[in-house]
Amino acid sequence: MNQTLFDKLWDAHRVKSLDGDEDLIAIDRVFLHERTGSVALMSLLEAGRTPRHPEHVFCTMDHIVSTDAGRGADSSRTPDGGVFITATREAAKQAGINLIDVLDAEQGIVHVISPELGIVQPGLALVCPDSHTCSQGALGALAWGIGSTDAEHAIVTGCLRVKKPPQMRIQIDGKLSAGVTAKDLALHIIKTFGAAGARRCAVEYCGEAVNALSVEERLTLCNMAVEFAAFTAIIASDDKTADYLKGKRFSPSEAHWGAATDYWKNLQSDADANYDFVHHIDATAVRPTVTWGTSPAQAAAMTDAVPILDDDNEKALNYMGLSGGERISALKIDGAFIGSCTNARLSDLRAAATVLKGQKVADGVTAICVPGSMSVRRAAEAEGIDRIFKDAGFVWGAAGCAFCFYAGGDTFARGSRVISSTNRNFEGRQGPDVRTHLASPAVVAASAVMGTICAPEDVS
Ligand SMILES: CC(C)[C@H](C(=O)O)[C@@H](O)C(=O)O
Ligand code: SF4
Repeated sequence: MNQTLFDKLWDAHRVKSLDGDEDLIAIDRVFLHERTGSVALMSLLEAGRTPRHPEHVFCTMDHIVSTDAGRGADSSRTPDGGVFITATREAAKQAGINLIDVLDAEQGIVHVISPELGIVQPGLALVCPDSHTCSQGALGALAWGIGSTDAEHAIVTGCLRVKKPPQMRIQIDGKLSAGVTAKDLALHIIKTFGAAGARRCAVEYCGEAVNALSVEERLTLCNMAVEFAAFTAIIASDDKTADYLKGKRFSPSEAHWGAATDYWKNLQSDADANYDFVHHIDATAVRPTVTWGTSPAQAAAMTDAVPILDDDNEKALNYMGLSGGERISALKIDGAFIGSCTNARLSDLRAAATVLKGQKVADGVTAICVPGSMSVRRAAEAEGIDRIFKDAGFVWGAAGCAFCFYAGGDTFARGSRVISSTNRNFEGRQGPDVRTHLASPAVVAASAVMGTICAPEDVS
């Protein structure tokens, strides 16, 4: 009794309480990618160690791979990145783990393909040397980002020493208005609490608006938890989660499905559960939200103005080429990007395609769409979504992290103002001097067409 979902999963995975305030936690799945996971893999092999459960370790190639449609197995966005990709491939094969290689049909961004393949499931403990592993808590799992050394340890021992984080419940009351997305909700929450607002807590999202979100929207919401300093995020699973996972490659088989879903149903916080912090957000107050600064917390409703310049925002406004007081929805853009583990799933591409249908990208705007996985890309193509994007003037890429972060190669031109469906807008995040405004895919699409930041209903 009095237990949160997070407490229950923590207890179920606690092998031992250690001296001090750490616990030894059993890890069910480890996911790696070529940027940081490769470091863990190579170090493990060099030391002559072997994975304890290679069948539960997965490696994808997503961060530095080329996202050009005609890419080869070793093409990279990073100069000389091909060597790294080849070395990761060899290491994964040598370690005998599951490799989802560049040209495999299921390749994609780790946090997109993990749910898509049923690798993350309610109740499992999953770690990955990537900060956005918090996304995967959206399926009711204990999932968090770690460093490469911890990843090596988890692969070899099946356990990790971890200090249990404090817990925060954020209840979203009421319904989101039409045209307001999970991305707007995530930005609204971070703007409300600040970039350090989650205080290293495990954040449980709940309430009417969260129950109403699809699994893909929940992934978007949880994805951004690390952007306000959460240890991770979690959402209790429900029938939507089970329907989403049914029949996926690594989901429980037909024979085990009944037992699995019976177990998942019990994975809920008790009504009288104790949290360290409890907050309520009014869903009806959330509006389409766009960032104006260099932190995801520097956000405002799109119809608002950029704040007046003061000591706190001067550095951010200088970087963003703003003087304060401009209307956000009047800012002229040079680039538009739809991609990343935040917003590049099928529902995101559908939302953007609805706006783009029959429209053209404005003159002078470089518009790029990179689906989150090759499965998303194929599903979009089966619906004709690729044609809508291409006819509008978007580049239609192959899956990967791409322009979400600067990989040292091609990017938007210096000083470009870019509207982006990603999760980070730090200085240089999308390339040297590139100015990123975070927004939902529908807003990115609308802005690409009009050439200024705007809402889908403003597209004429
Ligand atoms: C490269 C990787 C370690 C990094 C992360 O952990 O988040 C990346 O995915 C990012 O989004 O900046
Ligand atoms: S898409 Fe961006 S945020 Fe997500 S894992 Fe890749 S680099 Fe990180």
